[in-house]
Amino acid sequence: MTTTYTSRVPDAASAPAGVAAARATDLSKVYGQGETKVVALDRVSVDFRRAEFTAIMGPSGSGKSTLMHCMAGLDSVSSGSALIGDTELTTLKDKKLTKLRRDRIGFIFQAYNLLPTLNALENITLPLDIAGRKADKAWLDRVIETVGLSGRLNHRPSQLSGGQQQRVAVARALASRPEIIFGDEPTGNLDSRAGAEVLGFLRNSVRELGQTIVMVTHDPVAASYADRVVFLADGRIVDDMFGPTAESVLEHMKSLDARVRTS
Ligand SMILES: Nc1ncnc2c1ncn2[C@@H]1O[C@H](COP(=O)(O)OP(=O)(O)OP(=O)(O)O)[C@@H](O)[C@H]1O
Repeated sequence: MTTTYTSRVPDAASAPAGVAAARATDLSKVYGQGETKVVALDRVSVDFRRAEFTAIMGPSGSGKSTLMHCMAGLDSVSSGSALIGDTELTTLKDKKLTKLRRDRIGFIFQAYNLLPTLNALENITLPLDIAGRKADKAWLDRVIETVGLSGRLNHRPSQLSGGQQQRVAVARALASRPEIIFGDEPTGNLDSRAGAEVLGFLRNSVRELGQTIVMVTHDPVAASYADRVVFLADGRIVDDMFGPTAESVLEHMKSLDARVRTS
């Protein structure tokens, strides 16, 4: 069963329950042409609801990263629609797309992408500083507390463990209260204990702060932290699982791999 926490989304307080933070409709992405043509996404339609944690899974090459990149305005689409809130990305010019990514979307990648000369706090507030926005102090304190970094704010990245560095990256993504955070294998570089910690913080940010998160992962354990898992195969959505466990996701992945091998 899925639980929504819409009333706790600060910037979406007036949004009706279950409303989509992002929506793909008949979204297709084709790379190359002729013999090199690859249909990476084949008329994908999916909603990512507010205050929900969604994992995207599927065999290698199934289109997970392409879907994330198209929905986050990092890649163009071939046809169909990609909405963030009610903003259509596919018709936005570069400048507006850059602004939308900066102001409304948070990103967490496998590589933490922290600046080595800045301390943890400076890294967390950097996107806000670049955008010329002031940090909301109460919110920032809550984010820092949620990700458990209060005692590490003056440390530089080199003085932090991998898990702590990724927690800085999580706090950085949360600091501006984006409408949605996209994560691409955010725990791919971490050992299982640090990975579990970061995933726990991501889940807390959904539960306690009302954040919306969409995460691409290969790892059934990581996916089990999500409220919902969307499965892709050959550029299409083939399954949608609510309340996943590591075991149920693993079983599903095995049957998908078998389907892909025999098709
Ligand atoms: N820039 C590109 N040019 C041509 N083909 C591409 C490009 N990017 C991705 N593809 C192809 O599109 C398909 C989907 O790729 P994508 O990276 O989205 O899959 P994925 O599910 O994220 O894979 P993985 O789990 O291996 O990271 C693959 O067949 C891939 O080879």
